[in-house]
Amino acid sequence: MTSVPGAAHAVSPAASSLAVVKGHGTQNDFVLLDDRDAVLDLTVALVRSLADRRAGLGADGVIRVVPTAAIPEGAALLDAEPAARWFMDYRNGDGSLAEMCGNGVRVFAAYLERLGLWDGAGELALGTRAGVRRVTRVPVPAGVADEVWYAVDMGRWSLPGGEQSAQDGADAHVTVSGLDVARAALRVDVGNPHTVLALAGEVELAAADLTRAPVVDPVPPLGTNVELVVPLGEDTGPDGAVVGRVRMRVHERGVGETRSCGTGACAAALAVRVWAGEGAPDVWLVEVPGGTVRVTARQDGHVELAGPALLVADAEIDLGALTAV
Ligand SMILES: N[C@@H](CCC[C@H](N)C(=O)O)C(=O)O
Repeated sequence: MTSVPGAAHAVSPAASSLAVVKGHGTQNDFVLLDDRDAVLDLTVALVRSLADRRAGLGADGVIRVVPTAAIPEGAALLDAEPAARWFMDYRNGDGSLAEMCGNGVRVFAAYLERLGLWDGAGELALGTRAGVRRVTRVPVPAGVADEVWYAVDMGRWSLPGGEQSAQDGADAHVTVSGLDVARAALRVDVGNPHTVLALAGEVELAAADLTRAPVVDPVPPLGTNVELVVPLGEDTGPDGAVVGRVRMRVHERGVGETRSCGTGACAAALAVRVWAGEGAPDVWLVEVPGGTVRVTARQDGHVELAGPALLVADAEIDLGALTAV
């Protein structure tokens, strides 16, 4: 083990070891790689080996810091936002690419701070496959034990099923192991694909067997993350504002069940808000097995995600000992 803040970019094609950092956001965990020189060949096999919880370090996903200018999508991103100097190259644990990761983007911001690539002040603009995202540090809500929270402008959200799906409240069916019959569900796009279904209560939520992938009909061409939600009603905060509450479990595309999913929390809150109809709150606290995040449906059509990010370890991976999965 080594602890070398700011000097972890020791990755070269010929290196026999790889300096990594482990982090998480509400227990959605990631292996972080500093590839500021854009020299690392991040293969599917390497991602799977790093993410392997027995033979590797273990994580839901792998996140690589790379200059936006060094990747194929980079020119368009930099045209849209010249300040988006760094790109979050996100891979699911099975090695597949994902457009976005809401918990990951906060952990990415914390990692850039650690590396001295962002000073934590003002706004951080960064590139993702879903477009530019903007991160700011925000105060930790009262009563929450976390040390640092970040808010992320997650961009415009949409319902792939359009206005009709908003009216019907559904445009898909999902069969979840342990819950016998197919349930109506709503597809939500927050840069990556989600399908959200409401359950009757906590007993059903606990009964769902997410060791198997839920079966979604129609089959999403690019796959989907699936969120099971139980609306918990509304609270009135000290400032008089109404806040909705939702409990959620998630089966992530390319991973399996995880203890949190930031984009999934956005999709869950937005779906419950659609179901609640006119007058529903704009701000939602989403409780996941790994903690709580806050989702805000903004008036400009963007969704904002806020929550914690923690870096918990520095490690030196022996590439020779890593078993390709
Ligand atoms: N855990 C992430 C989402 C990661 C990508 C997802 N599995 C996908 O394939 O779309 C989050 O916090 O948003």
